[in-house]
Amino acid sequence: TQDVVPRFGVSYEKEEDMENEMANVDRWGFDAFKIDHLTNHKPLTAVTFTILQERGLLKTFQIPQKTLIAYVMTLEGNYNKDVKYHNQIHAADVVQSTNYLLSAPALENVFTDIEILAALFAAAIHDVRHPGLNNQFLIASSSELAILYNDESVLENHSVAVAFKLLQLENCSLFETLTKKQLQQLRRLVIDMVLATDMSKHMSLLADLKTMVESKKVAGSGVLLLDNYNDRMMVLKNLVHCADLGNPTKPLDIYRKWTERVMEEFFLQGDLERQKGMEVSPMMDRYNASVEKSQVGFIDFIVHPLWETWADLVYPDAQELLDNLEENRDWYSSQIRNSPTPTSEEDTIKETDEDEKFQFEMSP
Ligand SMILES: COc1ccc(C2=NN(C3CCN(c4ncnc5ccsc45)CC3)C(=O)[C@@H]3CC=CC[C@H]23)cc1OCc1ccccc1C(F)(F)F
Ligand SMILES: [Mg+2]
Ligand SMILES: [Zn+2]
Repeated sequence: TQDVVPRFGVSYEKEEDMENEMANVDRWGFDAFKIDHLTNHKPLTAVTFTILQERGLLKTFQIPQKTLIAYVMTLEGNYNKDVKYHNQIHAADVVQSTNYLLSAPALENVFTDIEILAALFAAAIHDVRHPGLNNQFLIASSSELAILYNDESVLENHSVAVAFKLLQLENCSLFETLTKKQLQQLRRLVIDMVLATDMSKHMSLLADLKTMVESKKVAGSGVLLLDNYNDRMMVLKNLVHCADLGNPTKPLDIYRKWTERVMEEFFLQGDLERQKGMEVSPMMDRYNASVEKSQVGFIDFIVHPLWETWADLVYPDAQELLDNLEENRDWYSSQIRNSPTPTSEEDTIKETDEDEKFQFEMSP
């Protein structure tokens, strides 16, 4: 018999708070920061265990609960807690976001259990052992990792390799109950999805998604028709990529916490570049960066084009996320020091009211 495991896979003090927060695990407003706090920095284990359990994937693939917990705890321990953004909380956030996107009605019964398991596993592992430095830095500084991976998607290759290495550890053989064929299929899917989280692949990924949306085939029931491996793979890559770029589509208070953390991580890299006499990446220079302008640029050039296309693909399932994104973009734009020229009279009034209200809340 299975020895009893804690309800959410990890131990926690405040039973009621944990229940309340984890009740949101299927909602877009889920707060991974609260789970990090409640589980004493084990949000990835709690989220991954709860979601795989809830989806019945442990039963489907006969995965023992204690093996899953042992593996994800080890995986979580290989995220760097001192890295401000690319840590176990970000991983938990991407797993939960991936789970939500997989649950879109337009995708109901589209993906197989092995594809769903692969997507959630890819989300959980996708940034493991992230050093808080980007690929450009690792390449420019001729790091061991850049040498090992020949400058190609260095961080992403490393995360996949580390995650599969951990499977060989004592009592961490998460996929030993899968058939050889299932494991081969899962491994191919996971490698492709994690490598697709490298931002240098963003433009080609988005182009493929746009092509698919233009030629979208929909079954009578309104569910997406993906009748070949390449189309399924491309949608899964974009799904995890959207989850990885999900911060600006979240409730503003959660989004702002991610912004704070990513700025801190990027600025620390800028500091290191300055120290080493390297050229300081423009958006990483704490002495002349505009947080708000970076977010508006990030949304206008990257996040909105991607999410607008995703929202088309799964229409109308992502409308609320797209609305959040557009509201958040306007908020950051209104925060830019010399506020932008408003388009019309009533916007001016609305904007200033919003501003005043927000300023009031902001000031202590
Ligand atoms: C919540 O906030 C962010 C979360 C994640 C990222 C991430 N950014 N990127 C890259 C960084 C370089 N990028 C660009 N470089 C130059 N000009 C432009 C113009 C528009 S994007 C872009 C493209 C995105 C990553 O690779 C990270 C790892 C994987 C996924 C996403 C991560 C970026 C966030 O805030 C924005 C930002 C913050 C700080 C500095 C710069 C930026 C900036 F706006 F520039 F992105
Ligand atoms: Mg990454
Ligand atoms: Zn990531």
